[in-house]
Amino acid sequence: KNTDELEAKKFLDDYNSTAEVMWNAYTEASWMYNTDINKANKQLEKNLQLSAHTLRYGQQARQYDTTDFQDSSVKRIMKKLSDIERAALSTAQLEEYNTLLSNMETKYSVAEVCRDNGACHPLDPDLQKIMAESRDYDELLFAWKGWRDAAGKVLRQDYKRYVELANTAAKLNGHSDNGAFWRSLYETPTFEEDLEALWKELEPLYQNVHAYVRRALYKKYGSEHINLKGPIPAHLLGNMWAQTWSGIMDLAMPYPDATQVDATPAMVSQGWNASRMFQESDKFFTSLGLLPMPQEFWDKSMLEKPSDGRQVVCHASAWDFYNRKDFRIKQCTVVTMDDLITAHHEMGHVQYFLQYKDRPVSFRDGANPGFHEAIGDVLALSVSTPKHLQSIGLLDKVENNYESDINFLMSMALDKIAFLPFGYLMDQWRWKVFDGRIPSTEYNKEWWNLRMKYQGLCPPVTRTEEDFDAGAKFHIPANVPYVRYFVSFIIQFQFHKALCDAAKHTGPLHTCDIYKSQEAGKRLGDVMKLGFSKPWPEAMTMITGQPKMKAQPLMDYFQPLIQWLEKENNKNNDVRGWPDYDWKPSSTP
Ligand SMILES: O=C(CCC(O)(O)[C@H](Cc1ccccc1)NC(=O)c1ccccc1)N[C@@H](Cc1ccccc1)C(=O)O
Ligand SMILES: [Zn+2]
Repeated sequence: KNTDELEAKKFLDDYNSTAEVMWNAYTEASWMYNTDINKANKQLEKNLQLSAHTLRYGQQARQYDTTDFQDSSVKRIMKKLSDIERAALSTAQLEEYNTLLSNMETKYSVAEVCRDNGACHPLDPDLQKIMAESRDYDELLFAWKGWRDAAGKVLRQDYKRYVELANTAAKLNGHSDNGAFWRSLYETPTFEEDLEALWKELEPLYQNVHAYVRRALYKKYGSEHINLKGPIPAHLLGNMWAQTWSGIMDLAMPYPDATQVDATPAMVSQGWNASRMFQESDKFFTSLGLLPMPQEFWDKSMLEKPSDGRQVVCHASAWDFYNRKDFRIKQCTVVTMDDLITAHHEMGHVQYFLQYKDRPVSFRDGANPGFHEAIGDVLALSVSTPKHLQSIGLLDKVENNYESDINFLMSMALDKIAFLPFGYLMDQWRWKVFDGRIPSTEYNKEWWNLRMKYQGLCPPVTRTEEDFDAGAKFHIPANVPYVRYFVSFIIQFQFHKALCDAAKHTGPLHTCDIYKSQEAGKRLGDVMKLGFSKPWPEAMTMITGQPKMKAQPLMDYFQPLIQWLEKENNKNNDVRGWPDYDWKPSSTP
């Protein structure tokens, strides 16, 4: 093997300059396709060219023995290049794999649900609006079941074959299966144990929120539809996947006469549009001394669903074109508080791109995937405070009293605490599919076992193995790992606490708004500049002073609500959990 470090450095310079060109071409083709889904834009050949480049350089990288190299960056990049992922597949397998991925993402993105009167509804914005706003049990069921028939069911066969090919590629790269490859990106030998420990710490918080919300839904839909000792029907939580529950905040508001927390009405009445929402977010980032969006971002992003009949992939995403100049967001934005938060989430990805743009291509990634997901959400924790919303004119009356605090914390808990079991179970299911513990004959049974075990949900109507409900969630057909979001929802509170300390915040954590704090911005910016150049515990230590994921900052943030929920659920004599686990909602509409 070649142990010449100087030769290795020259090889990496050559890789880096050619990789920028190849990645740029691939990303441009992918953007064309995502923003105008039609046959002509399949652009699969750009994908094949990129894989040929990855294969060629990956094979060369494997010729080096970097054990005695001095430069740790050279060692780190060589190691990363040696995992060539799908490029390890044969040409025929690779073409099949890329075609499967493209077809699954297309089927999901063009799916729609039609009524008897012929009116058809896409997920964005129609079905998402119904799931958030309708309080009609059967209308919710129409959207919920219709979406799973239109988008999930049709993907089952494609998915089965995708799993086989993904596992083949993973094994060719030395992993036991594709789930093992996905977990390897965290470079943490105890990753699964760490996640389980975090979940066990946070499960009691979730069970308290679950019991309280079940009681609120019982008041609304009655004992015919809700069993106070059972799982909650999955279509009543204000979201198509019951992953965040702030859509039903009106049903769960602890003190209806205290401060409202929803900025949507003000956004609509003041005529906010998508561009204004992203400008607002850009202002927050630059207030911290972070980088503004370049003009090219404003010129080339797709911030609204096109009205010219083009089919697009509406699920939001941020794009790095690997030429250090071109960065975009694609989002089918609607004017709601929820989408203002999503705008910050996506802008967090682009800020990361801007901060690490001068690093070698191999380091233009998050310290771990959870870091990339957390940046925007950290800023959104400050933006969401009633004080900040009032300062940007989106809330008029804001009171500083106990009831208003509890209302605010409830609205945050319905998103952040409700999400934790979903963020955890998504890849529990996929890791088991990839390692064979879940055979394709049990995809749906095991999906609902996990939905019951972690979220305390049940399907509103009987499910069979004809269905493929996991496929009705974007990330499954889109081959996007999900545990990154569970990690993000933990570490974003660690970052928030650290940045609030840097901003010299005093008082309860949930009232902190880091707006305009240069100290907070510097701490965050310095970590983003690292990209993937250092193991993530080093990046974690730079922000928080210690190297581990910790649940305590999240629990500190919600402390007042945790106490309130304990008292409230005890007052209602509500059971925590769902001991009547085999209860079924009446399916007669
Ligand atoms: O999926 C997203 C937001 C989209 C994204 O920004 O995470 C996007 C997903 C994606 C889309 C296409 C291909 C790959 C990934 N991720 C990015 O755009 C991205 C991620 C890492 C680096 C660069 C861009 N959020 C998750 C979880 C979530 C996050 C925050 C609040 C609520 C829910 C969801 O909606 O279920
Ligand atoms: Zn994201």
